[in-house]
Amino acid sequence: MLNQLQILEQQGIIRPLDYQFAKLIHSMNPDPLLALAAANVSFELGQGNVCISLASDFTLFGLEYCCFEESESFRLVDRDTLDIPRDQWLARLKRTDIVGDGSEPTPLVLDNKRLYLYRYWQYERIVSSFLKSRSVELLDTEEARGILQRLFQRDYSYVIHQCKGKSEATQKAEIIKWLDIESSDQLDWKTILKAINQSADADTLDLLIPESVCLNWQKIAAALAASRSFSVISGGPGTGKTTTVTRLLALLAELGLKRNSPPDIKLVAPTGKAAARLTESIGGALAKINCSETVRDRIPAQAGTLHRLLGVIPGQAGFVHNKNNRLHLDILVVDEASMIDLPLMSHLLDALPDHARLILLGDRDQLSSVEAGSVLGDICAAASFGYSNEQSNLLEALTGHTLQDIEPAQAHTSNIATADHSVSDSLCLLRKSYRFDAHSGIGSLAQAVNNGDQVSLQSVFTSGFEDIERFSIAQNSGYQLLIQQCAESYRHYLDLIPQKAEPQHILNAFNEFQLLCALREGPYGIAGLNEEIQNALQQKGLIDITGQWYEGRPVLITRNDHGLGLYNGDIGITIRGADDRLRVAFQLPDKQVREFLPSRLPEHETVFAMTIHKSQGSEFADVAMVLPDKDNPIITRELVYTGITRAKSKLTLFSEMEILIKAAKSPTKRQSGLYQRLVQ
Ligand SMILES: Nc1ncnc2c1ncn2[C@@H]1O[C@H](COP(=O)(O)OP(=O)(O)OP(=O)(O)O)[C@@H](O)[C@H]1O
Repeated sequence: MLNQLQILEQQGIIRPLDYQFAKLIHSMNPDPLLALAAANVSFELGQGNVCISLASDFTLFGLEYCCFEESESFRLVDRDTLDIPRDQWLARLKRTDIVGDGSEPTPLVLDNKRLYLYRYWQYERIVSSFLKSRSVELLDTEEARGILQRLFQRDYSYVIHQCKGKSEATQKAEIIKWLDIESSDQLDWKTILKAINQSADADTLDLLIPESVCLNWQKIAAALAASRSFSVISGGPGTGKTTTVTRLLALLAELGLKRNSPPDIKLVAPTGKAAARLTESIGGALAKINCSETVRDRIPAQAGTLHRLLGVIPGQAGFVHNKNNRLHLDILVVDEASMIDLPLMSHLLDALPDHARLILLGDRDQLSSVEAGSVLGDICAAASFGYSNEQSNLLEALTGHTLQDIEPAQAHTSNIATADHSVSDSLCLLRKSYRFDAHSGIGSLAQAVNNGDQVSLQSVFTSGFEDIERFSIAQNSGYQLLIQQCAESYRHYLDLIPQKAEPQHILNAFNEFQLLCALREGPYGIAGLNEEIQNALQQKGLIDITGQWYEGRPVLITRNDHGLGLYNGDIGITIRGADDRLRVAFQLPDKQVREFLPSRLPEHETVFAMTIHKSQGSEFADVAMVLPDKDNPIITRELVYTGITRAKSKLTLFSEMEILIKAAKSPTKRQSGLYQRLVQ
């Protein structure tokens, strides 16, 4: 068996790590199935899967057994050796001392027909038992309801704006949509439309449209998070997650101040870039809320990175803060939670003090974390169970909205009959984007991709939306157009360099546009496109490539350097300092610009083109996204959705329609037992 695995390793089908692990297991027990199972679990971990499920037809190194015989990749191996019948795996694995049930450390753990590495089984257990053990927080309902009422006073300016110049029927539809009106028959529409068109004040409109006929999901999310020590607010871009959490923090700070125990609040995100964005949007949201200065002062103006909060120990997997040295905080808000992998989530939960509240924000439809697990997705899948009666009653008491008749979110495919509500009672999904309105192609395209809806995908590009465009890439002309468009889009930041503009302005200008790619290698990947764009810019005289480093070279940091304060995902631009030496300017989360000598930078790469994976946690006004001309298993629904939703105002897609449709119909499912643990 080891020989066969070695061939697979030499062919690049499995990683050296997978082979070495199999070898280690083989040295402990020579049963060939164990080496095979160990290599497969390790291989799957590299693919982001926390475990392998032995319950049904499982794959071997990513290949269905049925395709095994024909597979070209397995040509050189003795397929009979690898082909241990799957119905034998469970029973044979159970009989060995290498596979345990988790009660004591063994290299592999078999739990509910899922095979894990011991460490990952532990991570999953830590996360699930933490989330299930978190419970209801005691609130003075009347007091909290009053504060929520003030904090979530309706802002009609958005609705009034959306109604401008529209027909009465459309105006009515807009008002119903934006105010989440559930019982429209009870309203006097003639008077309402008149008041909206006269931009009547909030008090008048509040009387005409009482809260009892509406469902304000942002208010419900805040009430829910106030009532639980663990909560998740999930939604796509611009659905108001930050707005909601800022008001929630104001509520909690106000309640704490009244009891002379103002909470210690911390805000974090997985990357420096995401932390900087959170800092910016919390700042914007804070300026708009209706609370006292004392309350406002309790809400941090600055977000940090998760790694910095936990305290990285150089060269070690653990953190300064752990279960023996807990964090000092009362409330922790974690943004972009979809980027957090299972091990990191487990470390974070271990380090949280028992009394602390944890609030996760994120978009469940985005790509999962780079490393194993899909923690946010697994948690949010529990939303299909809806709220328990107790939770609905509490939310009704806190918000004045009626929730009893609400349909639970889209049914999950699981057939679990009796659900545990401890997690579903902690979730709130925000669905309406206040950034992309009905006239937004970006929003419509993102939705079509998310729904895997071929008809909408085909019509969205011909519906007259001005903010989206698609070009075919298969022809050379499409490829050349892509290069030329990118070169022109980068012109505006490069033009600032000879003008000796402030580094901050140059960085801001660069951030206006980004080319995103699905792949790393090849002509459609970042490797090929970085080179092509560089050449085009050189030809236009916008850059002067004299060596590896040249003025205007944009670089992306790909490894954290806690000492320098530079993090994976940070973007810097090379500029010439007053002393004529080249330096790379970065904007740090505190908004300061710092310059570094190129030789001091941690791992980095040129970033005229960026992978969609790396763009997570960032947004750009204008995005060009390129998908390869041929099908590739890497192109999934989540990948394309994540790329589309990085664009705020303009998206140009370079892709064949078939590839886009295929991607939209290929959602990723990562193997993990977390969802099952959470709902049973
Ligand atoms: N209920 C609302 N009425 C009107 N405007 C709103 C409402 N909620 C949010 N907005 C506005 O929509 C924009 C996006 O809100 P916010 O930043 O809170 O969303 P988000 O979900 O955190 O976005 P992202 O995922 O991009 O960080 C902001 O300009 C905000 O002021």
